[in-house]
Amino acid sequence: MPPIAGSALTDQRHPSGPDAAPAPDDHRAVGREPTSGHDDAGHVAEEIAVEQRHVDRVYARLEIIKKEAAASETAGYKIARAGTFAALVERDAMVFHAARRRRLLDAEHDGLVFGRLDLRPGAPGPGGANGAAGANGANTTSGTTTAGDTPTTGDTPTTGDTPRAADATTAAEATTPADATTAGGATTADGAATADGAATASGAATAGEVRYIGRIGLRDTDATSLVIDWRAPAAAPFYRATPVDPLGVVRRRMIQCTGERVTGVEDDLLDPDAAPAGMRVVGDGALVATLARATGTGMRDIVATIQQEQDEAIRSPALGVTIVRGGPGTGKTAVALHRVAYLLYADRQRFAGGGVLVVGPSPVFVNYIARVLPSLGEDDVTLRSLGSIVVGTEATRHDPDEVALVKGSLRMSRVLARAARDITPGAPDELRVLYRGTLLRLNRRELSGLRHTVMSGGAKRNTVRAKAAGHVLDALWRQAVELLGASAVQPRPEFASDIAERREFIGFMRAWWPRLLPVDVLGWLADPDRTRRYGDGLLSTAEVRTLTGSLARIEADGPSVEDVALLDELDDLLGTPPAPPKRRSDPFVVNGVRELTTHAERIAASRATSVERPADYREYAHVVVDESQDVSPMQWRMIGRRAEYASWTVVGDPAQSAWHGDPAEARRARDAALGGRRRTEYVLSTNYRNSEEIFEVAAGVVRRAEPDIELPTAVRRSGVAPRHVRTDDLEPAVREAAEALLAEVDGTVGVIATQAAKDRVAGWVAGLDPGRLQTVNSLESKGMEYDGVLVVEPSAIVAESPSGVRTLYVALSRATQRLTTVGSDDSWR
Ligand SMILES: Nc1ncnc2c1ncn2[C@@H]1O[C@H](COP(=O)(O)OP(=O)(O)OP(=O)(O)O)[C@@H](O)[C@H]1O
Repeated sequence: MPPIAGSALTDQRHPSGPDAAPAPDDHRAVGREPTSGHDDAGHVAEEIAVEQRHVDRVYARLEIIKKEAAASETAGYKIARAGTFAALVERDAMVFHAARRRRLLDAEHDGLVFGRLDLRPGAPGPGGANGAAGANGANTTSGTTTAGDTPTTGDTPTTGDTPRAADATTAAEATTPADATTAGGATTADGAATADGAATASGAATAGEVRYIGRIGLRDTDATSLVIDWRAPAAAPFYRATPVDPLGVVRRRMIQCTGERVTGVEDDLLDPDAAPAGMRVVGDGALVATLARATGTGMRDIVATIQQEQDEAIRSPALGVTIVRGGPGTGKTAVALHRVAYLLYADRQRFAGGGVLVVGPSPVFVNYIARVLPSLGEDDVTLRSLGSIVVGTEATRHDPDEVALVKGSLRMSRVLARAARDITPGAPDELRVLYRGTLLRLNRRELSGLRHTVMSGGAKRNTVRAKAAGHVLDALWRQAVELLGASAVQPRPEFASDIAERREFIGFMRAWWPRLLPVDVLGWLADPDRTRRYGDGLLSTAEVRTLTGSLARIEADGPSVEDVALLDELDDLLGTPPAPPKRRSDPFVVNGVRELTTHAERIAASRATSVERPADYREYAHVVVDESQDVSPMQWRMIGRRAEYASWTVVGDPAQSAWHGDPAEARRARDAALGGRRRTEYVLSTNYRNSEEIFEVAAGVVRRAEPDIELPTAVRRSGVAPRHVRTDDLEPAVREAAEALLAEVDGTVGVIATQAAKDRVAGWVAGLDPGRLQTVNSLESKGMEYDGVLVVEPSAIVAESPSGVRTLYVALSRATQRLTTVGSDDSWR
């Protein structure tokens, strides 16, 4: 049997050659035996030519659809010339939708087609069966397929491409299912006769349906499917089929494109017995080629190479909680983001309407992943780091470990509840008002009684300010009546409006019952007396000291990431005063719809999220939590407040956890946030990021701390061993190592230091290719990926926190190609 053309994946993972057993988790590495044809570049070129014809046809159709969208916009402007008000509204809607559609088509231009499935004749396959979803008739007139618009089996083009480039009857030419069937039949006969006499024993099999898979669905003018959206059920076999369970797929082909040009194909033969004569199987190692590409500053989408176990998690049911676990580099983040794109496709109304919130550990990480969803055509998603969930805060600073532990503990919710009901510092303990020559006076005891009455029944302080003022006025009126007699006192309403306008009353209310901001109340906890009182029975003396010490600096330093969850808790406890009725500021907005807009506004609107939400929106339809192992109990409460009606995707790896508080408490907080929703768990087991050599170093570190830990398997060997430099003179060694890494890799270099040393280390490498080199601290490195990684003083990372070993494990597992460590000792090894 001839070897397979350019089967890089097989070659790299299994140095003994393609006959060696494939890794158990790589369904693409198996079933590569060609049924016919020679393994030479000529055959690959022929297959590329076959696919190029279909790709050309797809782009030609795309151009037409784009023109239609542009025409739609022009038509909109013509409507406007009719001059009526209704026509203007119609114009706005048409232009808006046309601009949105054009933007989507532009976003999905590159690599639009990336896969092809050759099915057994008559094989319904799960896609075919599910393809009945196409019966919902959601095909748009524009020719793009929309959510749920899955082409039925009969809609997909059928091909019979043969090894001969000259064969004119390929998928590209088959314009109707009837044509295609003919093509298929002709090819089989052709193939048997012409395929270099290399037909297999199963060569008698006939060709079946062909499906092309791409970033969006496209139909031809006659409604035949040119490309199926990767999220449609009919595309699922592309990710799910295996030789053991081929799901009706005979051959799966990955098509690599640069722009509109097909540059490579890679096949898996999944069902050799069903392969028609002449079917050729070639390979370029698309997965490994993808993994070996230089890393840019942003994460890439993996839509063309999603693996089976990942696909199962991506397409997990929309409701309930999907939990995705797995070691470093197993694609948890990639899976979570593709799942969001899938959910938006599967039920756009629900998820785009309600909104999707993605929470990541840091702004550095959020920047890194920000591009993935737009690259999948989805940008209606809110991305937030843990420090920026609360509107108006952008915290990036982390508290030292012992502080973070106290602030993250669930006990803080009770401490803060006490604070939120306490007297404002400096609040007056007496009110004096002169009324018709008589001094009215409320003393401390009376005021305290009023406060308790107003706050009874769990009232939120900021929401009952008016009620508090009313109670004070009532008490003053009763006193006036008592002292002066009813006849000498105005009726209650007049009395109240008279007193309420007095400067002394206004001043008193401002001081006694001010509108409190969460940050004000958090600041109160810098006072040891108060914090001792609030923490009575909840916090130890040492914890009170830790907390007050940290909060004493909040004004100077700004809130830390850990403070943000406390601020959100306080916001909830204090409540928001009822907003005054909104004045309509824009005369063109009627019932929330702006009816007359400028061209620039319409285009801008087409770029903005489709649904306007208030700044502090809390009713997301889906919430994704990445790096969930690091979410503290108080942070779970903060996220949970935004997910009362949401389904969830929770992604994490306990072995990478930096949170080392009470595990039972963390579980309780998480369970409370997730509620009783049904949970489905997926475990990912292949590390796609690190070379085996790099992961060995990281795994060694964590295994020493946790010998029984289950670790993923790295997917490729690079032949380059990590470098460990031991020196007492760190600065020059770090700079030199960073320079070396920049020279060795084409993509990014991450320099990872302790939290304490990050700024200093950043100074050491200042000026070195800032476009490619980034210095981060060990916590910021969570979720990140670089081609080259330089870990500075690994022992110090271990020593910096009780979970230091795990943090070092994270740092050491960030590199795709090169890892260097520089340290003054190597006790960490
Ligand atoms: N199926 C795949 N095809 C191609 N690349 C993949 C695939 N799955 C994952 N990757 C790549 O592997 C790398 C790691 O993925 P990702 O960051 O999602 O992993 P992770 O499990 O979240 O890692 P960590 O827990 O270490 O942060 C990324 O570069 C991603 O693009």
